[in-house]
Amino acid sequence: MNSAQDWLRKQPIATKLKVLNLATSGTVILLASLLLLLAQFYFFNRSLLENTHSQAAMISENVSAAMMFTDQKAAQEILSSLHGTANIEIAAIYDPQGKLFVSYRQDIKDMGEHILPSQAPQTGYDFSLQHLSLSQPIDLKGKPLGSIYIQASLYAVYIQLAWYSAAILAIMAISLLVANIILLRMQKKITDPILSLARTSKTIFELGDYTVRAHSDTSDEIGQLANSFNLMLDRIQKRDSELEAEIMQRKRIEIRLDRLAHFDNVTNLSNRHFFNERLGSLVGRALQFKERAVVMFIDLDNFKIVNDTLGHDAGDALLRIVAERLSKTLRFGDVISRIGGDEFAIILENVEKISQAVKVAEKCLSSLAEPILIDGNELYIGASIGISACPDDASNMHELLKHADTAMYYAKNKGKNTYQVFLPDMKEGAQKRLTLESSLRRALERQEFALYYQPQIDLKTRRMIGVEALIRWMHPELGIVNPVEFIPIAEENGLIVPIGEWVLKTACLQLKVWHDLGLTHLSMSVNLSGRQLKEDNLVERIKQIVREAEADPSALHLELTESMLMDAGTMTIEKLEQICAIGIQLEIDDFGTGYSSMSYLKRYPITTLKVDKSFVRELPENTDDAAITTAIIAMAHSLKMHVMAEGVETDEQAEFLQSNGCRNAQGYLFSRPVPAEQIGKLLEQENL
Ligand SMILES: Nc1nc2c(ncn2[C@@H]2O[C@H](COP(=O)(O)O[C@H]3[C@@H](O)[C@H](n4cnc5c(=O)[nH]c(N)nc54)O[C@@H]3COP(=O)(O)O)[C@@H](O)[C@H]2O)c(=O)[nH]1
Repeated sequence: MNSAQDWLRKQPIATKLKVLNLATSGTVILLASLLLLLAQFYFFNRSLLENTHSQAAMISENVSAAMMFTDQKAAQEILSSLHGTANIEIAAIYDPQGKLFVSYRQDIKDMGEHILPSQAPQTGYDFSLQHLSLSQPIDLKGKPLGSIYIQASLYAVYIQLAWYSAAILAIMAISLLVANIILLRMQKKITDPILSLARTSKTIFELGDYTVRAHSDTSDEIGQLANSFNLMLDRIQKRDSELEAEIMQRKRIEIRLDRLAHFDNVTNLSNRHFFNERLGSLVGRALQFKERAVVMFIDLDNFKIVNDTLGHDAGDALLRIVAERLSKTLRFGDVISRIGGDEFAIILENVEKISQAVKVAEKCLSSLAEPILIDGNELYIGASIGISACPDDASNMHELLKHADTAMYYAKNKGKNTYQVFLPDMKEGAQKRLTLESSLRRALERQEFALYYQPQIDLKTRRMIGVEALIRWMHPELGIVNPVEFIPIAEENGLIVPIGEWVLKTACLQLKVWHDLGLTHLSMSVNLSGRQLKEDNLVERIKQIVREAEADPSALHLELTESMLMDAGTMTIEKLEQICAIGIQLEIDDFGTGYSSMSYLKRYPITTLKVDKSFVRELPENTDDAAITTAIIAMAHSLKMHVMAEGVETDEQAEFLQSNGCRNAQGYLFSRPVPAEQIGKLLEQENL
């Protein structure tokens, strides 16, 4: 039973329906046939009973006279008339005492079963499987004369029933056939759409093609199922395409993010992130295979000035050209990245000798030496390059980067537009910078700063007209620390603001002292840093310091650099105008090294241009410097400004400057920066 159920469970719906049809129609027809047969059997028996009754009644009537007269012979003859009746097997007549009077037996060979009762049986009838036994009384006008017993065979009934069964079987078979043909047709109408649905879903599953649709021309539940299936497919297809679009979008975003994470938008070079990743693996490789990897840090000189004067678009264009030029100097496989605003870095792999890296650095510098044309402006951009190698200088990536940075810092200090290979004792320098940074924070409160003053001379009279205040750090362990070493650090960490205030205050107090001594012709130049200029309360602080020191503001000169003016926004211009309103004069320091333009010089209330010492150093031999210097002097005059030459060390320089219209100068020729007391001695010597 279970195995039949298992078998059925595994069959397709069509087979299940066929089995169901057959079982249902077969069972119904069989049941109906059985009921019919039973009914028929019953009717046949009834009919036999009635016939036997009639015959018994007829014999009873005929035999009553013979019984009355105990005429056995006549009774026998009457009973023998049953001879023509095939189904009567035995008949007997009993006298009123129940004794057998006469009997009749059909001539049947096997008489074993036809036993005649010796005593009259009780009246009534009884059906056995083979016979009908019937006994009923014989009387005449109410007087009992005996009884009659008849035993009829059921054989004829069975024969009839057999025929009847055969007929029913035939009808049943035909009905079953017809019913199944009809059911099969109807079933096909039901199963075909289901099969089609199953086939469609299989195709979709196998091909992954959600454009396939189920077809159904019915509007019944299967038709509705097919419609729902198609609607579901529509939705899946829509969601699929949305998902596909979303995945594509995500992929695009991922690629963009990856690009953003690894590439620089402006130059299209890789960025710091990529550089660090690459350097990490190349250093690992260099250490493993005992090869040399070189890192070069390139910092552009004067980039900020270009950005500030010509705008960010010009700055970006400049960076692109620089990136292009630097890339062209490299071999295939070398890595170049933009790692910061104006910082580039290069990795050279498998370098045999450091001299090869030096050559690359020289090529980089000469590629940048060519003027760059942006928006009609011819720009000259230099670079400072620091070179460090692994495993020579460093045993890991971080050390290598630190050393390349230190070397670059040295290159910058050497005078820009040059390269520097890292040297082991530079480690000490870098360490010193760290030490300086931490002790700088305590230097003010420990009163470790001092001001030195460098005389400024009238070239014609050779008399002192003023001084420039220059800070010195009297470090308890390192000795006198030059401002070149600590001012940039102070600018970076913001300490320049309190330090600058201290300088201004000390210089103003000293100015007041000298003026009180009658040296009222002396002016005092004080350097102002870019960071100080950005302070909101700068003007208030200057006013307060000058007021508290009771210094003459008209004798106070503040030195600014060209780049500070380039940075200046409206707020700065206002501040400078307010400073001028106090009576303080403004000077431009290191003039000629930045990107000066006549327009901004006219815009600010500048009184003096200080020619940078780099143009003075090779005067008068260097014709370029001579031309630049004379041009600056002429320009200052045309703008009604004073000119002060810096770094004058020789009489020839002083003469050249004087003969070309420069009235004032400062430099070692006249005096180095000295403590205040010595200025007094110098003034005394002047009067001798
Ligand atoms: N914001 C501030 N900056 C300051 C302050 N004090 C100094 N500085 C700046 O530090 C830089 C270095 O200054 P210093 O080492 O004092 O050098 C000055 C002179 O010693 C040097 N100089 C003067 N004459 C000559 C010379 O004939 N030859 C030669 N090789 N060097 C000479 O020049 C420096 C002065 O330069 P400048 O300021 O441009 O006039 C320097 O940039 C200072 O500005 C400070 O208090 N605040």
